[in-house]
Amino acid sequence: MAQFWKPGAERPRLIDDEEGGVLFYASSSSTSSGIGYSSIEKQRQRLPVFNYRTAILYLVETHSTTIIVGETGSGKTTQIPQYLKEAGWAEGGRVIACTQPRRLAVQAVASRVAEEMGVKLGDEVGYTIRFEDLTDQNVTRIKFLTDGVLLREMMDDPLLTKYSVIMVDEAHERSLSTDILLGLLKKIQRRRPELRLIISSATIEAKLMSDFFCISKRRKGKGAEEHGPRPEPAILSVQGRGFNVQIHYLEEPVSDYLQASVSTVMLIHDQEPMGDILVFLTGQDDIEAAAQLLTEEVQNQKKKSSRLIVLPLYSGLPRAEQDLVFSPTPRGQRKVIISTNIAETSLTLEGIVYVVDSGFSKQRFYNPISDIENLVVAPISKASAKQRTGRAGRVRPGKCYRLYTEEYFLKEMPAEGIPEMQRSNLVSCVIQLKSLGIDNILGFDWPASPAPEAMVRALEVLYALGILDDDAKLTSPTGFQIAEIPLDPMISKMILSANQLGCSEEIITIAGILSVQSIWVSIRGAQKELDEARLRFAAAEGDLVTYLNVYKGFLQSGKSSQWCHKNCINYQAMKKVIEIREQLRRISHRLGIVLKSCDRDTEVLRKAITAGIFANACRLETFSQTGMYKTIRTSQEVYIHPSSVLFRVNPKWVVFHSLVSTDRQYMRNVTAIDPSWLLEAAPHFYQHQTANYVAY
Ligand SMILES: Nc1ncnc2c1ncn2[C@@H]1O[C@H](COP(=O)(O)OP(=O)(O)OP(=O)(O)O)[C@@H](O)[C@H]1O
Repeated sequence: MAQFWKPGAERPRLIDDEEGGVLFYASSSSTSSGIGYSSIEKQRQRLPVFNYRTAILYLVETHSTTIIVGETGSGKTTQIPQYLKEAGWAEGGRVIACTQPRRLAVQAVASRVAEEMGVKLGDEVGYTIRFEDLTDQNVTRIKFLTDGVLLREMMDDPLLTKYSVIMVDEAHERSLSTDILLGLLKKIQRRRPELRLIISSATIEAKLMSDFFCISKRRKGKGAEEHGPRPEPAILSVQGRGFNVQIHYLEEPVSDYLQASVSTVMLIHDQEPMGDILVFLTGQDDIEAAAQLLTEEVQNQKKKSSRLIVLPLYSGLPRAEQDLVFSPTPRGQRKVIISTNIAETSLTLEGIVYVVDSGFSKQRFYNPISDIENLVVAPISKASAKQRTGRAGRVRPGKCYRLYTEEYFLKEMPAEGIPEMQRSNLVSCVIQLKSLGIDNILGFDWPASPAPEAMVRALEVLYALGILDDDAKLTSPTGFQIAEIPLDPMISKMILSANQLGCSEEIITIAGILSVQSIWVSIRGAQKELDEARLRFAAAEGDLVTYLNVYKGFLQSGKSSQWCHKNCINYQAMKKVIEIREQLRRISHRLGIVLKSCDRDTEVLRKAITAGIFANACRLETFSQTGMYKTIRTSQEVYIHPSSVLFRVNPKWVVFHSLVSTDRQYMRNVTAIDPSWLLEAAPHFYQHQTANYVAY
């Protein structure tokens, strides 16, 4: 039965005499629960999926594909790979794979399964995520990995021959990589009928998946039909749930979900028994603002409540900081984890009793006509809401506070999100398929077809980048090298051009910084300090060159957190940049790129930048007094973002790295360029468009 409450409701008087205040947690500790083996065994047997063990093994034995739908927390991810191993699917050197859309989930479930099996992580149970491989090819029998990593493995082993069973978990997310993977696995199954697939989720449309994987008997061939597994997928619904989660809805909609989230956390903290809180917001900015507001709220209280430990969680956060969310909560304290949807699926965070769901997430939307991709804050789907709720009730009963009305949930919220394939720029997807030798991309069997315009745009850009040739095949060596670098192909192209221009040291730093969300700290009410800090590092050439000044300052300070604090720089982000830069250095070395510095020759640097992001070139409309630019390719109106060091400077020609859309389309990470560099970088692309402009 749903409950209703008002987040702004008056709070009761606080009678807690413990020392109050918001504490930002700083120490890392073990993620182990310290539970003994027999106790874990009992826990395993209590999970709903345990009653289906025999049925699951029978279906996997007899069907090429099994679709398993079961409540969140019922045991799909952690138990099924173990059942398969126990039944012999990992014998003879074979491996059982389980994919996840997110890195954090891969690490967390792998470590839980290793603990349940009583083995060391990296031995019998291991994981692989981008840039990190904790497996031993002679010993690992259950391997957790992101779907993106499994796609990359296909480059070396197109039929994924070492795997006996591949479980695509959380398939409802329909990420770009999941959809590509599903299409390719279907192809592989025709060549390897012995391969078994399991598609699992709490919220998947089983019928849709079943139709997709239904291989006709005629196509499968007669022999296989008699002896092999059945071609039509089996669907299994696992009944039963873990612990009860009471759902609360708002009585009235709220306009400020951030403020409502903070009020709700305070309400829980004041009124509810101990237990940690998990809040879903949309991104780093929101999360940092909420953490700040929570700090102020607690400090403003006349009587102080027990301590609140505030932990942010988003993908740009360094690993050590992310790991803190798994640490046990000290006695008498309460943890509040403020997260993006990185924590939405698969994770079990032991102390979580309360979930606060803002109802929003950041989603990518690409318009192939304007060729503009935006990350926008958009309402989530029912499937997401269910997953968020499912982060509670895993080890004890819980409560979920949805910051929207029940009527909205029932009548307006869409059942599923739009697959990422249908709302993304497809440049990376095309390059991935091409590198796997799939040439007829338009004819590829997708679970959801991408827009043809988006596909054409992607082919056009890849051709202009020199990644595809006239026959739309990967060029050698450029195309093949770029396929090896796990970054946006435009940034990878920047790195290759920098190699030729002699500025790869600087460009891999820039690539690292562009891989994190923002290196600046934006604190409400401290805009002036931030603007002044930016000015201290500002380079007339633009934001990307400015970043090099920041990076240099950070190194000179001895990577000091105080230095970051003084200069409004996000220390966590800078640590992540160092991590990514180191990984890029290793990949460059593998590709035969000898890192070289241009000693800050900014013209050379900007030429390398232009060689990567030339497709995002714009020209200032000089008649306009408002700083309006138009993109060269599609004549879209765009403006320099106020956070850019080129805001109000308005150079005549610029390239940008990304756009954000609010009241207008704003360019972020902007670099001033000379238009003749566009012709040098992509002659076919710009021959016509820039010819007239270059003349003046
Ligand atoms: N790290 C952990 N610590 C304690 N218990 C855990 C942990 N990981 C899993 N569990 C227990 O195992 C149960 C099953 O988790 P599992 O991830 O396998 O479920 P699931 O069905 O895959 O859930 P979801 O659909 O949310 O991914 C949890 O509900 C919880 O009780």
